[in-house]
Amino acid sequence: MTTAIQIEQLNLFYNQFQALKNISLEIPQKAITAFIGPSGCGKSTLLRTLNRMNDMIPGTRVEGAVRIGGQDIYGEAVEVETLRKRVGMVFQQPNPFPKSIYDNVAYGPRLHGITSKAQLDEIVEQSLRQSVLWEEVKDFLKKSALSLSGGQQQRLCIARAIAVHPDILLMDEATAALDPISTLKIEELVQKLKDKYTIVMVTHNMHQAARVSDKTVFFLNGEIIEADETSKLFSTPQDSRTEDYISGRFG
Ligand SMILES: Nc1ncnc2c1ncn2[C@@H]1O[C@H](COP(=O)(O)OP(=O)(O)OP(=O)(O)O)[C@@H](O)[C@H]1O
Repeated sequence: MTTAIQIEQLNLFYNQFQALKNISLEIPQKAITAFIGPSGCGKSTLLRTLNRMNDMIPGTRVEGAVRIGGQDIYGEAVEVETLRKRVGMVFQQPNPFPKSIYDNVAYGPRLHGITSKAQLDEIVEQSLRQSVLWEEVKDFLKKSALSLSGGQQQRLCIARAIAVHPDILLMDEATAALDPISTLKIEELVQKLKDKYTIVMVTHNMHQAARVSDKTVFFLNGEIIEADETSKLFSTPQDSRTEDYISGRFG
């Protein structure tokens, strides 16, 4: 498998507190990688380092490298705007803008200079089709995004993220606020999206990681304890701490 993201000896500090310790990891291209581990182990922090969302948190310091397409995203030449176009993100709480469904999806493309209505129409339709929302919303694209259900709003946020054609999609507990049926829909959608995108997801739910992902990374106290193909990690964990966690003994 080709590597999409190469993380090398990454340390991350929030002021004096070290939240990530010597993280080295390869994230495969066009596959789903899940980060699991108990609360506070650093999953979301690592996810945020992949598109430099941590830059927005004062007092954060990063050492080491995160290479995407061979380039260290913490290098001086990197423009964070361009990076975030390549590495999109979906959050735990669906967060559509208080705008129409259409304008939510067209937002990113417009920001990047696309003004042609025909082109925007095409992008909006394609993005909504890919996020399996088109059939539900095609007749009222001008309606407020806030009128959609939570699960629909989350699929809209996925459409908004993919409308700028990213290579990588980060999902931080993207189903944690949803009911079981909406969760299942998002899980099916994510499985489809991996044909086109590299997906990295943080999940509290290890059953979800086992169901959906190709590679699983288990964290504890800011360290990677084990990273392997999902089927291997869940069937024959190499570390007793992984075994304890996946068998529900803690976390
Ligand atoms: N902005 C911040 N400032 C200071 N410490 C932080 C900040 N964000 C996270 N931390 C700390 O860093 C550690 C890792 O947090 P992080 O949110 O990455 O863990 P997590 O595994 O994603 O947890 P959860 O599953 O509860 O979301 C925790 O000890 C947390 O308290």
